[in-house]
Amino acid sequence: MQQRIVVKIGSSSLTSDAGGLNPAPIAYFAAELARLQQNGFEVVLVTSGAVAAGFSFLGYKTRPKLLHEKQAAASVGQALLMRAYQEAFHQYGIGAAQILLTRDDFTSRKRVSNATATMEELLRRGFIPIINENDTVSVDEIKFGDNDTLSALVANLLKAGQLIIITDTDGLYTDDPRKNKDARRIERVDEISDELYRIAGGSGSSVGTGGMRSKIEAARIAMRGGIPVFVGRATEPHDLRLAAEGNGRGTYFSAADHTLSIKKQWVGFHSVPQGKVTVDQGAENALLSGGKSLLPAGVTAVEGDFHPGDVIEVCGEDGSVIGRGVANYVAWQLQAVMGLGTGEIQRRVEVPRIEVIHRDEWVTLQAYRASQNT
Ligand SMILES: Nc1ncnc2c1ncn2[C@@H]1O[C@H](COP(=O)(O)OP(=O)(O)O)[C@@H](O)[C@H]1O
Ligand SMILES: N[C@@H](CCC(=O)OP(=O)(O)O)C(=O)O
Repeated sequence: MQQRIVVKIGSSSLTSDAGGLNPAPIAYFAAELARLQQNGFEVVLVTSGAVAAGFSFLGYKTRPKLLHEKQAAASVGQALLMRAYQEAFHQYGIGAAQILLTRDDFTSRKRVSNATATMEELLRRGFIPIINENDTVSVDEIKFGDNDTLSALVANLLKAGQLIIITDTDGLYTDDPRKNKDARRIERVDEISDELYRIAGGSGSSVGTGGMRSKIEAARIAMRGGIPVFVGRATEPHDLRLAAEGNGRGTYFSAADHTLSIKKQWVGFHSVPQGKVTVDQGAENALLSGGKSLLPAGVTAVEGDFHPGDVIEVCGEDGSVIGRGVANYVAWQLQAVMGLGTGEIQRRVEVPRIEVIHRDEWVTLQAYRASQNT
């Protein structure tokens, strides 16, 4: 089977602080990606750069800050970006296709499966899907903002063999190398710790947005999906191939041993909770250490207007979130039977499944969010 690879290229690698696309890096990445395809890889590209490519065209002196300004810049820049990629890939006889996604698309299983089917078909036909966030319709609260997280979600969806995040620095350092000359490169990360989030700073350029922090978050999502990640730099011929082969200039993140199923990835990373339940200490222990399902007997409070199939958050007695899962009850129905034993519930209502959340559809907070501060 062909190895599938998702490559994410940040704005900082394609544009300058003054805005506008640099033709040289586009030509370079097209050559590198074409080479990967010739070497038998199926290539998916996640690219930033629409805002950076478009803002100077619209007359802004620097990257705009307001949402509607960024959206206007992206709508100009996205067309320029795609034209540049299509022309560059054309040199290698490779077709390029545009896919624009929003955070919201990932909350709908139907939209996710349509996007996946589209990308699979493009790959079958030897095209390179080129993905960016649909900036025009995304609002701040539901934006990916940077494309790092988007690339990890795409890699998980397409069951990629590897995620390569190309940026302007050759990997993760012990501190922002632009600010601290003594910072050392971290060659390999096997587990994402809170410490790692602390050493990762924001963007160093005026065109990038996420910085290393969002790359670590992306690595964490991909690693939980069983996908190894490379974060680093590619500027010389063969750099991308070397990165894919394990000899790149950057940091390698290993895939986790205990990966989340596709269903649990959806619950943990893509879904938007529609309600919340509070549970007693016994139920919390059963969920966190007993590997058990949540039964109505352990529920002490119900909030929100959810239905079977919706994702809900679960809080402990102190009100802090401990995880989330797929509800089997309508909110009002659960309200009526919470605290009751199984026999009593079966006498009162008809539910297809007695568990409020089945353990196969439950994800702990720890599994989907490494740090409460992220
Ligand atoms: N610990 C760190 N190690 C490496 N880079 C860091 C670190 N902390 C912050 N950075 C900054 O992250 C920047 C890369 O992120 P970003 O500007 O968002 O790029 P991109 O546009 O490629 O996504 C680097 O230029 C660097 O200044
Ligand atoms: N969707 C936006 C991405 C914004 C951005 O700067 O992202 P990144 O360079 O990945 O930190 C764009 O194309 O401009």
